[in-house]
Amino acid sequence: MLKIGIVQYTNAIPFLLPLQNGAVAFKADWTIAPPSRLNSLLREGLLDCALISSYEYLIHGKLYRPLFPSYGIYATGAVQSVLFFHTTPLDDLPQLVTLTSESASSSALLKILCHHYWKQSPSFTSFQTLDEALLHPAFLVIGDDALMLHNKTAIPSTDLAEAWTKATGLPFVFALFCARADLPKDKEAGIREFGDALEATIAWSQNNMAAVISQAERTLSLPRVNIEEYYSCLSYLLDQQAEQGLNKFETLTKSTPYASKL
Ligand SMILES: C=C(O[C@@H]1C=C(C(=O)O)C=C[C@H]1O)C(=O)O
Repeated sequence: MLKIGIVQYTNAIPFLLPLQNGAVAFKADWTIAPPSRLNSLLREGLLDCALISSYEYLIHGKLYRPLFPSYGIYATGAVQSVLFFHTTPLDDLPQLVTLTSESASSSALLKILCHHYWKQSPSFTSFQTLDEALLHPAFLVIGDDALMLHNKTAIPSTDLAEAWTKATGLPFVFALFCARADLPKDKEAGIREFGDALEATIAWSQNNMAAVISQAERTLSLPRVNIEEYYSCLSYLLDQQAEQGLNKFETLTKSTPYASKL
């Protein structure tokens, strides 16, 4: 059985729900974890395939092969779950910015925006718990924590996908499903079946959005209307525009101090 990893955030429910409720039949040995953990598990060969950070794919490209057609998570404009909270304006950031340890793509994106667009050069550190982050004047939160904190706090925030689209005119690809490039031949058929299963999960979820939203409501304490709006920001099947966004991310990563190192 293939060992497959996926994130635990609400943004992955359209992939997971149809597999969990039997609408799409596909068996795997699943690991549900934050993106940074999935990145290291796939890099170390402890998984066969995973939804990894686009940043991980760009930096260690030779190790991985994106599934074809490419499924992942991306947004054009606001994503709502990748938020940079800051108590001072973007052109006057504090010397130290603290980052979630769960992310790779969003951390690199923040470094790119600081360097190329906001002309800021803070130092970066990471936090382990949200309580720790809240003690800092500038911090990056992703996933469900970001969605919920936005509703609970008066601290101003910048949506990083929105800032990216404003700056580049392109979508931002946060994550994509990749297999290890060195998978043994006997796992190839399984990877193809998994690609077909992903296509079926996204088709099912598009046709059953009410069920997807109800599932999200069980984990997030947010009004249904906010969850509906959240899913309308996300896309899963990479198109040409998304590929262009990914290429632009690669170019800017290479020309940003510290963005090519976490
Ligand atoms: C849009 C998001 O994308 C996530 C962000 C990732 C990253 O920053 O490396 C990786 C996987 C995605 O699930 C989110 O956090 O909600």
